[in-house]
Formats: sequence, structure tokens, C-alpha cells
Amino acid sequence: MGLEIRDASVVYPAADGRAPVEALSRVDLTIRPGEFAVALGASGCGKSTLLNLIAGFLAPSSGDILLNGKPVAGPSADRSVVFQKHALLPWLNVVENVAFGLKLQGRPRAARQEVAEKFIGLLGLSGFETSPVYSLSGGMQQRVGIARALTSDPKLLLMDEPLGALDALTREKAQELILNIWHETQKSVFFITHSVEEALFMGTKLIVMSPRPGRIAHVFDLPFSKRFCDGQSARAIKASQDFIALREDVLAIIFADEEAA
Ligand SMILES: Nc1ncnc2c1ncn2[C@@H]1O[C@H](COP(=O)(O)OP(=O)(O)OP(=O)(O)O)[C@@H](O)[C@H]1O
Repeated sequence: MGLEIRDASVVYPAADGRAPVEALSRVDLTIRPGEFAVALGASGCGKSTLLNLIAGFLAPSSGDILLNGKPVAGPSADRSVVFQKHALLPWLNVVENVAFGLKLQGRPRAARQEVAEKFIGLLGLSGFETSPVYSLSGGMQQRVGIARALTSDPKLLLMDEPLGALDALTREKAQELILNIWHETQKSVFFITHSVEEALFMGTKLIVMSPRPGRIAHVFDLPFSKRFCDGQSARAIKASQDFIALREDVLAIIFADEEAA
């Protein structure tokens, strides 16, 4: 059943003498179990607002957000969020950061340790358990943030430009790592990016959004992440004819939307 958004709109009220902002207008979206949905679009088209709705940080002005048929009434452990700025606790080490949510839930120390070790291994951070997080590279810190998000075993992983601050090479490696984890854990994902290439490579569903008012303008099914999980190399996929053709089509759509706005 997964996540279902029905005719959802968000209006931020007028403030400081400015007019109200229609950040999202009449959005319909379904994210099925195991689906990797990627939202792409110009700045201000409502991507983060959509993520905040799904996370339960924000209620829609109208419409419905349903998870497995039940209305989303606020944040919950079944939806974990990874932000661009990883929001780690700098005075704690890697394992303490990864286990932090479990500690808040009151899980016993041994159980916390076991779950944290599992995800530290999955994210390729073994050997760094006791390192203070400030001593790690940006890419490693982001992996700590992803490991922490996975510890609550969320049904849906929400990622707001998680790789935006990484250098190009680290970013490509992180894309592959996230796809491998997605494939292994079969989670549903909602992922925001500004990179067309990243969106096409990672998603099974591409949501192209337009601004003023923010809305879903186009939805595409994507085959490329499945090819990666079936063993094709990321470079070969990104250099393939159909990938390049779709990348150009999507860029043309985004530029046309920009000019029309
Ligand atoms: N709390 C708020 N109060 C008023 N307006 C807001 C608020 N948050 C966002 N907005 C406005 O709503 C619109 C959508 O913002 P949102 O952050 O969702 O877009 P975005 O696509 O995520 O942008 P970006 O890519 O720059 O992060 C923008 O016009 C923004 O200025």
C-alpha cells in the first residue's frame, strides 16, 4: 500500500507584510513499498515542503497524507529523515551517534550496540566505531547520518539532498552505496536532489516539480537503478544512450518550466 498523497496543498500564511505562499498545489503521489521516488525541480518548487508533509513535520492545508492507509498525524519512527547537513552530535563518537535514536527510544545498551554495529558495517564504517564524528570526512559523516536513520527500521526513508555537500567522486560512491542498501533492505525512499543525473540514476520513479505554485509537473518510471542492482556498472549506465536521451528530455522540461515561470 505504501504512501499515498491525495490532492494535498500547502499554503504558508502571510508573514512580514508578504503575501501567502502556495508552496504545494493539489499534489497526488503514490510511493509503493520498495519504490525509490526522486523529486527534482528548480529551487522553490516545494520539494522540501513535500518531504516535510511526508515526514509529518507539517500538516497539509487541504488533502490527505496516508501511510499504509492511515493518516500521517506527525513524525514517527516508521519514517526517518536524512538531511544534507547531517545533524550529528559532535561530542559523540560514531557508534553513539548511530545508536542515538535507539537510546531515546529506551532500548537496552546491548541491543543498541548490536543494531548500531549492523548498520555501521552496512555503511562501510567498521573500524571507526569509537572515532569522534568531527574527525571524519564529509562523506563518512553523511554515512553515519544514513546509518542512524536506518536503525529505527523505517518503512520509508526520506532524504533531503543528502549528497549535495559532497565532492563529485564521493557523491558517486555514495549514490552506489545508497542503492545497494536500498536493494538489500527493500525500503521505500523519497529522495530530493538538484542533480538530473543523480535523479535518473537512483530513482525508480522521477517526480519533476514546477514552482509558483509548487506542483508535480511530470512523473517518469525509471529503469536505471534496477540495472545497477542487477550488476551493470554505474559508469556504463550513465553513459548509455537511453540515459543520456532521458537526461536531455528532463533538462529540456526543467528549462522550459523555468522560462514559463
Ligand atoms: N516556513 C515557510 N514560510 C513561508 N514560506 C515558505 C516556508 N517554507 C518554504 N516557503 C516557501 O515555499 C516555497 C517552497 O519552498 P520549499 O523549500 O519547499 O522548496 P524547495 O523546492 O525545497 O526549494 P530548494 O530547492 O531551494 O530547497 C518557496 O517559495 C519558499 O520560499
